[in-house]
Amino acid sequence: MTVPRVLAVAGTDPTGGAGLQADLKAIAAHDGYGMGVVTALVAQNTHGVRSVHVPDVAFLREQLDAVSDDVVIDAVKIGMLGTADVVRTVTDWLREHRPPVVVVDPVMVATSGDRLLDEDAAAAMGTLFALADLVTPNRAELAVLAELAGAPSRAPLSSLDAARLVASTWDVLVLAKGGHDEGPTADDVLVSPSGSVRRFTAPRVTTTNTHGTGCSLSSAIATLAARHGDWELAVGVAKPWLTAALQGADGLQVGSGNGPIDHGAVIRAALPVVPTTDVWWDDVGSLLRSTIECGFLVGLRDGTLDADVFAGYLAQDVHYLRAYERHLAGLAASAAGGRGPAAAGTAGAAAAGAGRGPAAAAFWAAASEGCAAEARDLHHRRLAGTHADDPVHPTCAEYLAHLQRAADSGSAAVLAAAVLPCFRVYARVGAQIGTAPDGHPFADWIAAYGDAGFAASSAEATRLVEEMAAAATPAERGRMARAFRRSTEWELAFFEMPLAVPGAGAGAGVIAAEASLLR
Ligand SMILES: Nc1ncnc2c1ncn2[C@@H]1O[C@H](COP(=O)(O)OP(=O)(O)OP(=O)(O)O)[C@@H](O)[C@H]1O
Ligand SMILES: Cc1ncc(CO)c(N)n1
Repeated sequence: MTVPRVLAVAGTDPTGGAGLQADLKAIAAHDGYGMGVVTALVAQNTHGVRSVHVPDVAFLREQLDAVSDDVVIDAVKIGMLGTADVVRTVTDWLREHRPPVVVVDPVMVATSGDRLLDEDAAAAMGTLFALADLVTPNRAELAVLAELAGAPSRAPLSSLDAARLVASTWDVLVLAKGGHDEGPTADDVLVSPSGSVRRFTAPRVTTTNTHGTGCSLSSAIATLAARHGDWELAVGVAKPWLTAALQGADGLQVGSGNGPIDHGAVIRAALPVVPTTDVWWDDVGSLLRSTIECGFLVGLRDGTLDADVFAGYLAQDVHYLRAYERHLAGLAASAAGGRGPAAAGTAGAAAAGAGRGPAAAAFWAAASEGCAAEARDLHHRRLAGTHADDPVHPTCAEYLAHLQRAADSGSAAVLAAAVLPCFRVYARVGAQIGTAPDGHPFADWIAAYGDAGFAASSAEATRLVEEMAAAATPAERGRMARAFRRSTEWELAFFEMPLAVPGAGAGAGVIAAEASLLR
């Protein structure tokens, strides 16, 4: 089944709730390929229409031809037409290029009450209806169309009779919409030219945010009719989708008048929630591969690494862990509500209390103590004096300077994101190396990082950072993302450092990128 190619011929709404913009969203929401030809440029928002500019109809025809000369159109939805000239231009084009599905939403008045169709244009609509499969008037539009079809204006017909008259006059299906009726349900009635009726009912949603319901419904129906080849199915599927979009409308914060419906409500509910920290982790995928494949870790895993090179690495790691331990203690203090990086500012993640509290504080404190123990036990035992007095290598110094900048940023969330790669990269490397066989020269180091407890710590640190990211402002979340990425780059540079040719400048790329970190 191919994706239906659906053309909307409509006016615009720069606030995206109605008109062509809504049409394209409704088409996309039903897995159609949306196209758009503009009949009128409308300066409008959720409060109403300010002005309408109708471009020359010759240009409208050029737009229509540009599409039909090139693209097979499976369905067309026609919305706001504005003037009689526009109605005639679209009708002429449609006569030559009629796609299998034609839906006309006879837009006459906006939700706000503003007129969107000239009086004489309404009179020209009949010829267009004769080329349509389905017309979707609301109550007021139905009354105008019934009059156009010859109904006496003195004694108005019932909606059903009006719909029957319109349907038989132009040999077209009529969906008489009941959005403006009252009562607990919002019912739309599908009437055929022969007078048969099917009612589509939905609970009435209590909301003033109904901008664009008509446009969206007709575009959804056009797309679904192109896919399923059946009008009852198309309306039957579109109607609950529209109800869900209305139910989501109050959750959108677009404008202060009659706001738009939420075209994405149904799709969003079906989308998996991707944790922010997973997005960051995927982003550093190639860095992780380079890390796992770097000569130092390959030698460590297969046991061929020079023991002195390893001792040199551990000497740097002791320098690193001493500072890292302090930063973890800082996070513990800030999570407990004391003086820490977050105490400096009250905005974003810190203010929301995410990633804080006694449990978070206890976690960071335990991690800090674990670091101190690590530095003492494993490293001191291994160093055995040979590299005990090694000065801090520039790569180590730069990584630590990066962590210090994160600590000085005033945001505990940024610092937490900056320390996270040390957990995650090591846990990943530990899992990748697996268990060392008996007698492996680096078995103790491998056991420490492959340990299930360390993996659990990494998961808990990730969970806390995720909480902080969720509560952060977008700007702060961006600083967290950059802090995380830079630290992951420094992790790679740190593993490359022991085998790097002196002066080759391991981590130079990271240093260059560093400048953008806390912007
Ligand atoms: N409050 C509501 N709750 C549920 N459904 C509604 C509500 N308001 C409108 N609808 C539905 O929305 C669709 C559009 O109907 P409506 O009669 O409002 O058309 P319209 O006036 O052309 O729309 P627009 O406001 O975009 O001009 C119909 O399916 C209608 O039943
Ligand atoms: C362009 C356009 N079409 C239709 C409507 C009806 O809501 C609107 N407000 N604007």
